[in-house]
Amino acid sequence: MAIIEVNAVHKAYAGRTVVDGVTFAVDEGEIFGILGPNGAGKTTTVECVEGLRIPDAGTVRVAGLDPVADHDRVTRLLGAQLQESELQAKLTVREALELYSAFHPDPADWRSLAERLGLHTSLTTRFAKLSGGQKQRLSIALALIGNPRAVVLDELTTGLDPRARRDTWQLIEEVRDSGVTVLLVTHFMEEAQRLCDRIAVIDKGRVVALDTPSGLIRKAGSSTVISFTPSQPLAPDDLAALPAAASVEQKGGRIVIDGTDETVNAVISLLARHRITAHQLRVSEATLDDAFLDLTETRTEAADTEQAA
Ligand SMILES: Nc1ncnc2c1ncn2[C@@H]1O[C@H](COP(=O)(O)OP(=O)(O)OP(=O)(O)O)[C@@H](O)[C@H]1O
Repeated sequence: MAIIEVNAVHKAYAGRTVVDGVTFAVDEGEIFGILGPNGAGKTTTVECVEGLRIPDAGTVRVAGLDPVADHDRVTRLLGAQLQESELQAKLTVREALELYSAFHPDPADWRSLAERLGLHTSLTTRFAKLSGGQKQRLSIALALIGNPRAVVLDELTTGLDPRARRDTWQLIEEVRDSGVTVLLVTHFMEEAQRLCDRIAVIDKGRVVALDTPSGLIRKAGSSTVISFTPSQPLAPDDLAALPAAASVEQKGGRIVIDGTDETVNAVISLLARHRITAHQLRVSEATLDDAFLDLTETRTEAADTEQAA
């Protein structure tokens, strides 16, 4: 069942459209990613979900409620991460947790939340003295303090070092495992691929693809690359007959084939049939990075063609 529904939302700033008919639905219990380059309209879209911006057209519903008309009720259902600038530098972690608990009618127990998020040893630390990772932990804690059914996390790991980023990913998974739906805005492909059940790729204010991470990779025509140096030459006809191979290249005795899992299996049987050994065999899977480039490139080319017509 969808807990967040965004339907044909448009938003322009000073006549410039930045969200151009965005539609998606987030199911209860999933981590749903909004992935896109800088300026794609991701934050504006989620601010419409939070009721912080009013769409020029289209509708948004959170558990069936309008985030603007039913703002108070939606605030109780939907936890939002605070921007760094919203917290005073001198506020301690404990004070921030107590203060934000007071904003909610039925807050979570902030002590156990602090424990769960690894903040219990920093309760007396002032906000300005927290590390980037600790600030993000506090940000997640404050988003969860009202016991929401869903949380919006926007660019949560930007600026964190790789270890702090991975710790934050684990926390996000734990949040989902505790039954809270997560709407995650990111421009990190690896983060989206690792965490999200489904992803809407937004480019220039439009959803250009919406699928699971592996579905996006498949859809974008991204591939598996298999490369090896055969112990004896392979017949060109055998190579040409490989299924689902987009390209076969031979460079200095090394063969590089761009295909799918089916191609990999066919290469292995071909080698076995001819008793040929594959030296330095490498199989590399396409990543969401490749898919993202393919998806956004296709769209740019399509837009260019449209404009030229
Ligand atoms: N209040 C505003 N007034 C005018 N323009 C704005 C405003 N807020 C955002 N924009 C512009 O709208 C476009 C979309 O911004 P938005 O923050 O929604 O994108 P984003 O995908 O979240 O980008 P980023 O990843 O850089 O945060 C950008 O070009 C931005 O400069």
